[in-house]
Amino acid sequence: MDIEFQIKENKVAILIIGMAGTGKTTFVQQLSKQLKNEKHTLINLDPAVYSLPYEPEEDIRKSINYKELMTKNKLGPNGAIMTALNLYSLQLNQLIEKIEKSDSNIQIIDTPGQIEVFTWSASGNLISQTLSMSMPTIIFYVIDIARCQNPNSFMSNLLFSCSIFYKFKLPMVIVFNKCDVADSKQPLEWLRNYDSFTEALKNKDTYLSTLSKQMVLTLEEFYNNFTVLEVSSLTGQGFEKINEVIATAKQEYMNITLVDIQKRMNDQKQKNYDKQINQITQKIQNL
Ligand SMILES: Nc1nc2c(ncn2[C@@H]2O[C@H](COP(=O)(O)OP(=O)(O)OP(=O)(O)O)[C@@H](O)[C@H]2O)c(=O)[nH]1
Repeated sequence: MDIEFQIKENKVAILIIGMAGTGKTTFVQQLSKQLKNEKHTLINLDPAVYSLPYEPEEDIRKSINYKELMTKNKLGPNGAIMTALNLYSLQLNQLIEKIEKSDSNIQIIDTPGQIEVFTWSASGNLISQTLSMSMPTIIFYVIDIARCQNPNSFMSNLLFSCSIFYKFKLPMVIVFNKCDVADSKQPLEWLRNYDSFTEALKNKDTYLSTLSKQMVLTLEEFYNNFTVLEVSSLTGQGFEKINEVIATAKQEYMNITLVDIQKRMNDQKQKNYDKQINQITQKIQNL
């Protein structure tokens, strides 16, 4: 029998992911401001952040002391963040229960700046999977557009987004942040138009440029399908379409991602069933 999910369709969880200093926290603050008429919950999953410009309703720092973890267990900064996330994963059910009971429709989740600690750890995976089995879950991948003015660094940023997309297998919105200090027109044109990207690399005849050209050709279709939001989290520019963007990503989760999650869960269930049958057969043969 297929596993049935009790997805809370009226809710959505938004994971804010991005490299250090790209503006995730400022984005969360601005998003909260823009969604002031919607019931939403702010959740901080960065155990090492010193101060936040918003008041989170749920905060990993309330239950886990990052500094104490470092000193007591002789851990480095990244090891302590990872351990804190692992410990927090043990309380995930309580968080999900709280969210499910609350009247808040949108959960905005700020993640650590040490991106790989969240994206490549078992706990990051567990957190995103648990959320996505309870309610529509989407990713906002924040990019600092000022760091994308060179085609090669733009490509390396995109490759990172691609790896995150494959890791989490959730609908993803690319956020070009800091549009008040750098123009996003050129990077957006590179993203949508292969010819303009190769044109930008015309005079850069290095190994890296050749690789970038090949990568963009391979990934053209993939990038064309991403929704891009051009914003300034500082000034609030570009947030007019935020509700529409969230609704579209949520719909993608309902139409595509949920089916995929269901299939993966049923395959896993089938594997467990086959394993049990094998174990029973083995026992019978050994009698
Ligand atoms: N000009 C400008 N600055 C911004 C914008 N968004 C964030 N910043 C600045 O960028 C710096 C980093 O912003 P944060 O929001 O702390 O970035 P973060 O990604 O949460 O940082 P970590 O969690 O430490 O990785 C701060 O000085 C912000 O004021 C923006 O849209 N425009």
